Amino acid sequence: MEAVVDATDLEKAYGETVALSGASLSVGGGEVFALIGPNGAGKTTLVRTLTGTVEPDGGTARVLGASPSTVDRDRLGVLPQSFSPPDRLSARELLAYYAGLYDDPRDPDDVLADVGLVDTGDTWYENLSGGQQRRVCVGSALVNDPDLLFLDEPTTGIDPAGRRTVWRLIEDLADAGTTVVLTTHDMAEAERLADRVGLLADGSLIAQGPPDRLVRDHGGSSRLTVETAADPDAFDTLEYPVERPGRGRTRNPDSAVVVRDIDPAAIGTVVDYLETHAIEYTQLSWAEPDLEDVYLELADTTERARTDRLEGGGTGDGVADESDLAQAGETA
Ligand SMILES: Nc1ncnc2c1ncn2[C@@H]1O[C@H](COP(=O)(O)OP(=O)(O)OP(=O)(O)O)[C@@H](O)[C@H]1O
Repeated sequence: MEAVVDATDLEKAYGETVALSGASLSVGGGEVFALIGPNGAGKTTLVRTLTGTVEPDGGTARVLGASPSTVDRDRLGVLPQSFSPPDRLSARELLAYYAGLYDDPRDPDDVLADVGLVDTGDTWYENLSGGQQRRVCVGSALVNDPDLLFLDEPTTGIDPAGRRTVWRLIEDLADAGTTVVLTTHDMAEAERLADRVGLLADGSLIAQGPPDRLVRDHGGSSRLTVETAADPDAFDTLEYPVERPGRGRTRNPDSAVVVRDIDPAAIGTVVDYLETHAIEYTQLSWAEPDLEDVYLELADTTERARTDRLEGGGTGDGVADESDLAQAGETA
């Protein structure tokens, strides 16, 4: 079966700024694919390249079997990152306006219900809250009942309850066979919604795969965070790997010692150790690795490799190098 989105070695530069550098991805029918990556990594440029609003300098892209600039617009829904519809239309009028652009649109009231805005349908767009406005914008991408939906940061500015409404909506769309490509900075959103996640850094996808596989391959081990002001040397004889305050993974706090690779059932042994050694602590928390660990690890590796390249430094002493990146990309 042909992929719904198929991009190979996309390149795009804005003057000296390289936005895409060999970006490749393939998304199958009915799949939800989440693009994550630091600010400026190229996510929006990639979405715009795939939706025909940016012409790449190199590489190839096919979307719904056509080039992005000639794809059948009735089959495509796009929510841009920045979207400013006319202010002096009500939410319902706005959706009706966009629905009018298509041959066989959905009923705007059904779309209002989908995005949880039935009660505010008659409110002018400019009088809606920021999160409500974003939900209307999400609705505007749905009026043509698209087969393929691009959502560039769909839930930015939406409150937790509204975010869940949008998540359920995306899940329902995917269940009904819609292919969804979204970008997000919300790792919980990516982990919950995505069949596969692609991590974009410096314009290329350095890792992609199902969230659980990325976590297994790149997330590291579980961590028991011990909030303490005690001398970290006091942990020297603990039988688990220990990271000093602020060391190890980017996520480790400055005010805590982190005990690695410990089964929840064994936490009692650490508590006993703390008591036996009279180590005072204010809080203990245990967590399994998640997508945020993957993100921080791989984005950090890329950043360190780039700094190293810019400074013309060599490898060694733990500084990330090309082989680290190659390793990071093994799941790509
Ligand atoms: N129209 C443009 N003109 C000049 N530079 C641009 C343009 N669009 C994007 N860029 C640059 O290209 C790079 C990638 O930008 P892009 O918006 O694709 O990143 P992003 O991953 O979507 O970032 P964010 O997470 O902040 O939305 C950035 O350095 C940005 O400044």
